[in-house]
Amino acid sequence: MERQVYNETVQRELETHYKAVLALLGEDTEREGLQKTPYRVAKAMQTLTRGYAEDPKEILNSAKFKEDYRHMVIVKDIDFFSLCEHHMLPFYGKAHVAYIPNGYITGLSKIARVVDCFSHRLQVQERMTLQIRDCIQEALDPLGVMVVVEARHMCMQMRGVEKQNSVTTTSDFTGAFNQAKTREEFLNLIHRDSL
Ligand SMILES: Nc1nc2c(ncn2[C@@H]2O[C@H](COP(=O)(O)OP(=O)(O)OP(=O)(O)O)[C@@H](O)[C@H]2O)c(=O)[nH]1
Ligand SMILES: [Zn+2]
Repeated sequence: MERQVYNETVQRELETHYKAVLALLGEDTEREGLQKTPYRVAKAMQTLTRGYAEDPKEILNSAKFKEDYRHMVIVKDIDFFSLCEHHMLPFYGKAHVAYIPNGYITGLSKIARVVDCFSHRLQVQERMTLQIRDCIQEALDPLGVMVVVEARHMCMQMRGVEKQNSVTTTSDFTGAFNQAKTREEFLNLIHRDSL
């Protein structure tokens, strides 16, 4: 089901551009340490944006099972790395996802794969949160879904405002999570030590 995301033509074009970028930054692009750098950066960027070539709903549908469990399912502490679309610098952290099935469940790993898919695109944290929510809602039609994302943004740490300790939290929900009690149950469980 994994798609081929690596594209030779794109790779060659990216290499040309990254070589020009290095030269513009005042580097000697022929020095030994940099000779393969345009190739490496191009490959890394293709990996970090591989989410464009993936279909997140298909990920959930590929392991969708009929099941009568109708209580909260939580997958918490899903590590992710993404790139902010403003500076193309990393933001990274954890996503926590809960849903209440309505006849169908999905493979637990698929929830993490959906987070991977959306994080491997140029993003803002708010949109990523919303896209994960919508994808699960549309693919599984659950009684409700809630997503919380906690992240550190390198564009706020390495440059700009240079705040090393600020963490951004975003959250979004549908259906049953409109009830404060249901949201509380989820938030209590994700912030509790486990295992
Ligand atoms: N809402 C939101 N903002 C983000 C995210 N990632 C980066 N940003 C912000 O995007 C904004 C871009 O603002 P601009 O003023 O256009 O860019 P800038 O001059 O580089 O801004 P500074 O970072 O303040 O130096 C900055 O405030 C960043 O902190 C994100 O995921 N969500
Ligand atoms: Zn940024």
